[in-house]
Amino acid sequence: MSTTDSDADGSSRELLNATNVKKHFPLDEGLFDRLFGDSQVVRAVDGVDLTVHAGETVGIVGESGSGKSTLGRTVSRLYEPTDGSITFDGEHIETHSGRELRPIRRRVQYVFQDPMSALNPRKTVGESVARPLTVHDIADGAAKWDRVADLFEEVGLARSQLDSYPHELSGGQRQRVGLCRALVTEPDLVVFDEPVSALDVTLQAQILNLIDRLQRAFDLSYLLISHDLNVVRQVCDRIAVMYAGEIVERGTVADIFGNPQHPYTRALLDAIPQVGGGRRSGRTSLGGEPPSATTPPSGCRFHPRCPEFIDGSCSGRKPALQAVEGDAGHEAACHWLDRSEAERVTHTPPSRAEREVIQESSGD
Ligand SMILES: Nc1ncnc2c1ncn2[C@@H]1O[C@H](COP(=O)(O)OP(=O)(O)OP(=O)(O)O)[C@@H](O)[C@H]1O
Repeated sequence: MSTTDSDADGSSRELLNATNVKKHFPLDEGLFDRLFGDSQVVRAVDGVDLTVHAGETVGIVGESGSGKSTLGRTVSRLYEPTDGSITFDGEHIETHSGRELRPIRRRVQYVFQDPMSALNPRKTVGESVARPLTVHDIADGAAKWDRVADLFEEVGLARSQLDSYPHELSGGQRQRVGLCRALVTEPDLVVFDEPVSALDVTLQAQILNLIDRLQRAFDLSYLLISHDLNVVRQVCDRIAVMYAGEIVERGTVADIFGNPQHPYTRALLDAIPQVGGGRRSGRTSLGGEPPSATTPPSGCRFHPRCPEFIDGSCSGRKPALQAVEGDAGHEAACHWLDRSEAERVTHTPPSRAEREVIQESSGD
């Protein structure tokens, strides 16, 4: 969680800024569509604004297919954006390519869910971790190996494991190697894509604690992608909730968990599994399927599944992200926020106090 790195005016330095970022993939279409121009795209990310300040951890949550990984890969420039602006440490990088991207590759690292995908099975893990030092002309010879060995110790691996091959290590050890590989270039920003979802609960806690400690030790900023709200709650400062390629709510951990405004956020929270079985409240179940990323619903993309659907408004007009009264920095995109006090009284989403009562009475 947050360390400090402030501008002269005392505000935290903006490390990554994405504005109206879109990433559309061409659909694998038939010859007829290609010839006659009826082409469609997969709108994986569809107009997202996102900021990561120096030293903070921002979480992206949402169901499978909501566009989290595509957003992470686009803002870290593993993918070329279809549209929008991306700045890293003040420099526009949205159209960078080849040589221009090299320093970005060094300063922004991406940790994949499956560390095996980033490790060469025919090379020792020491060699894989050391490779970026050669690629980026950072260190060579004894200095290179000293640096890699120090990192291994920092993440709780033995020096002797430098000579292991990926298949000889456990899932937790491989994830630690993945962290070494990300940290070896001394990045400023690390993007974690589901960093613990392949691990059992005990190992998850160990790796999340390690990720937290490394942030302070190496002065890092994090973007953490997870479908698991418990994970983002443990390590994030701010959270953005994604649905069908868009951010529908964002705020601090306290905002999202204590005063969720978007019905989708509330449904995700209520679906969190509890220790001993069951869900958080069982009140709002997330029925239906996520929408097509090719032809998303009109208006609010969540409206076909929304338990608080207002006829007409929700299907007719896309709600913009707007400030939640009383919570600085907390924003949600829901038409209920536009309604007058009188209308809210007759049909209001449950308040924080009501939610607590519902949860208590359901025995959580
Ligand atoms: N390379 C690609 N080509 C075409 N469509 C893609 C590609 N990558 C992702 N998509 C589509 O974009 C949408 C968003 O996928 P994405 O993987 O970003 O979601 P996600 O929230 O990270 O889900 P998950 O956790 O399952 O990976 C999905 O409809 C997916 O099928």
